Amino acid sequence: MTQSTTAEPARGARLTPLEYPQKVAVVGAGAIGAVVADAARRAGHTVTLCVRRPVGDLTVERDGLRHRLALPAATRPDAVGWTADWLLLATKAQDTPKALGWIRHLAGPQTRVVALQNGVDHHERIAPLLAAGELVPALVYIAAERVARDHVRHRWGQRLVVPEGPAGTGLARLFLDSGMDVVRDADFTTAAWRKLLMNVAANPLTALTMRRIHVLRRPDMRELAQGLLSEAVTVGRAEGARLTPGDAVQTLDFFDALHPHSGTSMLTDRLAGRPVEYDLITGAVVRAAERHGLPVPLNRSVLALLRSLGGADELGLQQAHPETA
Ligand SMILES: NC(=O)C1=CN([C@@H]2O[C@H](COP(=O)(O)OP(=O)(O)OC[C@H]3O[C@@H](n4cnc5c(N)ncnc54)[C@H](OP(=O)(O)O)[C@@H]3O)[C@@H](O)[C@H]2O)C=CC1
Ligand SMILES: CC(C)(CO)C(=O)C(=O)O
Repeated sequence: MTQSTTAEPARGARLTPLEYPQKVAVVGAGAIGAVVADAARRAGHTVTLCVRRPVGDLTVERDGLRHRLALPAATRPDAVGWTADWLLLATKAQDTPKALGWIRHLAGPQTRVVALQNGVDHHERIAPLLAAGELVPALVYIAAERVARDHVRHRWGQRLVVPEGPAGTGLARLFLDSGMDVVRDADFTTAAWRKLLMNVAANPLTALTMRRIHVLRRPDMRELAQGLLSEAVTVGRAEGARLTPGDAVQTLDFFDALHPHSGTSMLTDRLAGRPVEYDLITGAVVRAAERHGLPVPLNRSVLALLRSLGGADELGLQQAHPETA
């Protein structure tokens, strides 16, 4: 073990980089995996991509420039000869159980397993699956999409939000000077629900209509988005998040300011004929609403629609998006 991440610097103190290059395993070299692997590589760490299919010459495109990652990729856990200091888990939530082989092999007692996934219940979903190591939930403010098997377009955002504490500080130090901003938040419940608001309208509405973010600018879709967000604010408050109706307004303002061709991770999956990740977004709102006896008719209807979406075969999209072949 080479890191010294346990000492918590005083609040406001300037962070210092970790003393030695860290061993970083990125499980799932898709859109987010590629962007964080690129940042960890730029920070000087030893990074290995853990993939289920060979990934080739992975490239991240940002502001029109292409960056070749040139990182080693392993297709089997036993091909990696070390225990990770950091395991960055960037699979879709429904694929986490299939990634357990990597986690069990690469995580030791000192490993920090960073869950780079959407949703509000990272701990409940993932911590029970770990045999060793510490789970660190991370809220991902990055928009990226796989435009080909080995080509990721990074559209906007380089921010991760993590709970305040030694692990969060360690992650901030890991990414120091890499371009990836790691924000530590003492009220992670509120932070997580605020991030969920970014997904609860935009992801389903782009995926269901198969249109990019500009779809939210139609008056009828805007009304629906406002309704979905308003329900989520009420449920988030019941869960202890300090949200106000202003958070819903700010979320829509944020999307209004984006390039109209921005997408969402759910739209990318839908266009590629992959299963969409509804359970940790709309599913989380509906489950929490049930716990509190709150009506969420709009989210419930959207959940039914998302659950009913077909896969690639039914959509006939496989050939149009060869990266899924
Ligand atoms: N994309 C975005 O802009 C954002 C995404 N997020 C969240 O980040 C998480 C990751 O999303 P995203 O990067 O878009 O997803 P992608 O689908 O682009 O990438 C997921 C990757 O995981 C790989 N994978 C799946 N199972 C395994 C396995 N058993 N072993 C190794 N690799 C595996 C997939 O492999 P294969 O290539 O073989 O399918 C794929 O490369 C999600 O929870 C998403 O909601 C959050 C904010 C924004
Ligand atoms: C914030 C947003 C919409 C960025 O892409 C996202 O989290 C997602 O696509 O899942």
